[in-house]
Amino acid sequence: MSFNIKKICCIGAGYVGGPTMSVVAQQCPHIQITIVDVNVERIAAWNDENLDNLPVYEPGLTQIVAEARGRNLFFSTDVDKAVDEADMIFISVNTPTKNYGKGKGMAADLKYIELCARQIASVAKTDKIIVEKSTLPVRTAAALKSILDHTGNGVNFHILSNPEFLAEGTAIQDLLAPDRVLIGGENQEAIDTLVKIYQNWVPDTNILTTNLWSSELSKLTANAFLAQRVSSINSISELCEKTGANVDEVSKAIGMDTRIGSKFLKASVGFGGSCFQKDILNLVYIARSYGLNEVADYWDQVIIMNDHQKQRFADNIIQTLYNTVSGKKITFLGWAFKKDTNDTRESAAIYVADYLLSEQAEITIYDPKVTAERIYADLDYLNTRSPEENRALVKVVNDPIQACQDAHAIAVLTEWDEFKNYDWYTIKHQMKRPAFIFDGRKLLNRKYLEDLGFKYYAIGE
Ligand SMILES: NC(=O)c1ccc[n+]([C@@H]2O[C@H](COP(=O)([O-])OP(=O)(O)OC[C@H]3O[C@@H](n4cnc5c(N)ncnc54)[C@H](O)[C@@H]3O)[C@@H](O)[C@H]2O)c1
Ligand SMILES: O=c1ccn([C@@H]2O[C@H](COP(=O)(O)OP(=O)(O)O[C@H]3O[C@H](CO)[C@@H](O)[C@H](O)[C@H]3O)[C@@H](O)[C@H]2O)c(=O)[nH]1
Repeated sequence: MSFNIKKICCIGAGYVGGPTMSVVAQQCPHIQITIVDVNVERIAAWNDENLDNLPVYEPGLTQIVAEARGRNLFFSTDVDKAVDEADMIFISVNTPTKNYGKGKGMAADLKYIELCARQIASVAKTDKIIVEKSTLPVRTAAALKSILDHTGNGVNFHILSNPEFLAEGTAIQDLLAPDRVLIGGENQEAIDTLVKIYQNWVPDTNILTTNLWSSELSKLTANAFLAQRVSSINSISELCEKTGANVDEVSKAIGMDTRIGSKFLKASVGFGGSCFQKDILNLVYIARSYGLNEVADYWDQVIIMNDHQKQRFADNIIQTLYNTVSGKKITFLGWAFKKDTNDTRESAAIYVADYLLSEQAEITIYDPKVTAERIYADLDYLNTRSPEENRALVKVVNDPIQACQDAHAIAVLTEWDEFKNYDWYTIKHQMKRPAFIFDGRKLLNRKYLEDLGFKYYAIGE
């Protein structure tokens, strides 16, 4: 038995709500989907006739939006109307790390989630299934239920947890062919209803149902395990640099053991993105709040290692450039936290830039998808120096070759494919000598660059 779903509303038109619901709309033409957001500019961008202006850059997204938008996919700022009309509501709002009060710097800030619950409760006149799509601390569904049941108009709400596992840059392929779809809930009819929606394109064997709390906790746990692998290999990268081992060779050697597996073993300048750090901090906070200090300390180390990796990348640049970068031009190739996304949240580049700027470096940045406005906002947000100082020390340019002109060093911060194919001969000849490259992604070809005369340094070699 399942409920009949004709209309879905998704609250939150961000990196998750936008792509996820676009794919649901594409795969389920019989369901009308409205994605709502309080951010007027964001909704206008989702509705922009020019698909190059969508607020989220993801390979394959524009085609899907082009197919479904105006047919059964709508973007709107009228939250009340969409909530009122919907049979099922996905909550896909942001759950950032709290930056005030109890749990500051650790706990997830649930104020946006609570606002959604209160808004749904005040508007709803018919029974609804509420789906937690945002990443939430375990047991949030209990709080949601309490708010909905005590402030509602006597309507029935069924709460499901359906965490999203897409990775940015590959969101569309992850959504079209997910390793698994996880649905946690208490009411079987509600669970079956959501299962039926996914069955439109996901094989039954990839749809997993659990109780609410396992589903909520699995999301935080999955991210903690993935990030832990990155920190683990990054810790080994430092040891490689001291011993003559090569971290790529070590990764390959251990990854061929099927018990370990080869994915998420790429050493880097440190993981970024809006999820890993936030979700581990939250896991650590939850563990501590239950008095589980050993558990908390264990996962905390993943973050400590990641911070260390970013710091030592910057330190290595300073040391190699004869212990000073003051007044020296350093070119950053890449600012996004990984390739194929315009998202910069928690990007390692931000922190590396900040360390170098504190040493009075002058940084020029090129990223194929990130705007100058975004880059300055990321630096200003740290509050290390004034916005005027950031603009005086940092230049953002649209041409990579020009970016590298007269630079003392180039630092590769994001693994954009295009960086591999640049005219490195020309770049070398327009740089200061010796011409240094610090490859934080192990993207470029050492032999080729050394033959051109570059001094090439890569993580873990
Ligand atoms: N970014 C990812 O790759 C990813 C992947 C899986 C899960 N998640 C989780 O999904 C959630 C959303 O992440 P995101 O990256 O899409 O965030 P985001 O900041 O890109 O988008 C969230 C949107 O929600 C809107 N919003 C907030 N409160 C609202 C309200 N009361 N009414 C209407 N709109 C409101 C904001 O204006 C914003 O546009 C988070 O919990 C995150 O942890 C993110
Ligand atoms: O071997 C690796 C793999 C990743 N990274 C870095 O780790 C960060 C995160 O990468 P990735 O996990 O690919 O992207 P996200 O979009 O952050 O996706 C993660 O976070 C999402 C939000 O919760 C989850 O849904 C996804 O399953 C989970 O992979 C990036 O900075 C990567 O450069 C490495 O340094 N080495």
